Amino acid sequence: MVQHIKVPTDGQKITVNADFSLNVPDQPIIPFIEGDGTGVDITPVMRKVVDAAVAKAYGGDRKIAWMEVFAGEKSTQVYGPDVWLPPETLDVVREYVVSIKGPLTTPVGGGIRSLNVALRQELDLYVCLRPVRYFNGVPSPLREPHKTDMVIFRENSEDIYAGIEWAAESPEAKKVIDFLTREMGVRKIRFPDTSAIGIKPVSREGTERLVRKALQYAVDNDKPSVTLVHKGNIMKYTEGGFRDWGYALAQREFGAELVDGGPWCKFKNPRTGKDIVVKDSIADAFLQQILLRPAEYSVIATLNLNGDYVSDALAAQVGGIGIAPGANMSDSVAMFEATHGTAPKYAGKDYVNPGSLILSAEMMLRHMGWTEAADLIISSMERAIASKRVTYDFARLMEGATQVSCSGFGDVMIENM
Ligand SMILES: NC(=O)C1=CN([C@@H]2O[C@H](COP(=O)(O)OP(=O)(O)OC[C@H]3O[C@@H](n4cnc5c(N)ncnc54)[C@H](OP(=O)(O)O)[C@@H]3O)[C@@H](O)[C@H]2O)C=CC1
Ligand SMILES: O=C(O)CCC(=O)C(=O)O
Ligand SMILES: [Mg+2]
Repeated sequence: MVQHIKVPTDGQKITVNADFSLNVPDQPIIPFIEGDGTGVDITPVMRKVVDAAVAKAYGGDRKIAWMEVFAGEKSTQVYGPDVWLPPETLDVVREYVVSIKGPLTTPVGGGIRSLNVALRQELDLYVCLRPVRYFNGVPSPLREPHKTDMVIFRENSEDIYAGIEWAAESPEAKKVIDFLTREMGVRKIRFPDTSAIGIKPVSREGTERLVRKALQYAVDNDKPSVTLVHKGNIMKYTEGGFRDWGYALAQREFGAELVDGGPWCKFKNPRTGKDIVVKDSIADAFLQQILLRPAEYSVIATLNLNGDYVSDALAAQVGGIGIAPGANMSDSVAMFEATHGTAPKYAGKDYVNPGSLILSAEMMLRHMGWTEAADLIISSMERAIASKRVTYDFARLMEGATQVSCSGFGDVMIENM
């Protein structure tokens, strides 16, 4: 029984088989969260573009039955002032298997913890998948932006995002600091009386399931390398563990062999016979290398915080966060979402680029096996950009562009289907 969610009567559930493949009916019910801030602008445009692509691709034989579910500010309006993430939203997203969400606001410092992180953790959506590719004509700060073609596998369930931290001078922080100094022999907390304390859990199991997905993706998509990005020189057991467990998994499960004594290793892609190199890079060096030598990187596997930084940085290289898509996935449940946030200064102005959420929906259609509709979204995005009728973020950097609104860009895409 659902309280405030209206289940469409003209749709059916997507179900999952034992091997995690999907059974997708012709009218699947897809839960969506509108999102805070610019969610109110981009989510309706995404739905309109997706509906148009599906109608065009399947001539009315297939149709999405959208089902609104609530989180964030809208949830507090529907369920009551303190209900930011109602249990029925989690239940429905789990039960209906494939969903999509707009961005949700997280206050800095105090206030509620991130609802985005809560959704990932509650549903154990341990892979944050963020492909980064260049669309011809998009203004970029790089001379050769087409050389940036990477797919980020960001660990989504642990690291400092676990939210284990205590405010400076709180009884809890004092207790932890006392324990560390008295029982663990820690002498290196520079200002123990005024330190806030955070804990960063990184596990072998969490690392292995993420790295396994990244390696399998490289096999399935004929990619030349997987790079483990970490800061293991400083955080030896957490980020260093990520690197070591990742290499060990590549050797144990994919038959990788050491290159020149290691730690790099490589294995033959069983589908193509080509080499897949498994390498690693320390995160700070990696951030300069992706600018200077992006062509050397393909699939990236990294921890939660590094993945957050790297995904915005790579998005900027190919023209900005306005067209950076993503997905949060477990083995069975997938929730698609843009990489960017709620951009509150633009909220409700029909102004921002809806491209990130539309391309997240494109990933969703492909995940459902609706490749014809997904292909239409990509080709219409390419044509819309080539026509130079684009939102402010591209228009301000593109010569001869005509600026259109958020909904206007959706309409340009639909005209180009
Ligand atoms: N998954 C999620 O739901 C996420 C939520 N957040 C949350 O969003 C809130 C705001 O975060 P903030 O750090 O400002 O980051 P945002 O990603 O919301 O915005 C940063 C800048 O990115 C650009 N931008 C964002 N969205 C678009 C778009 N659709 N089209 C074009 N440009 C865009 C704008 O640049 P310019 O000013 O140059 O125009 C904007 O000022 C925070 O509460 C944060 O926690 C953040 C990231 C992800
Ligand atoms: O949860 C948030 O508010 C921010 C999340 C974020 O930046 C991301 O997932 O990329
Ligand atoms: Mg981020």
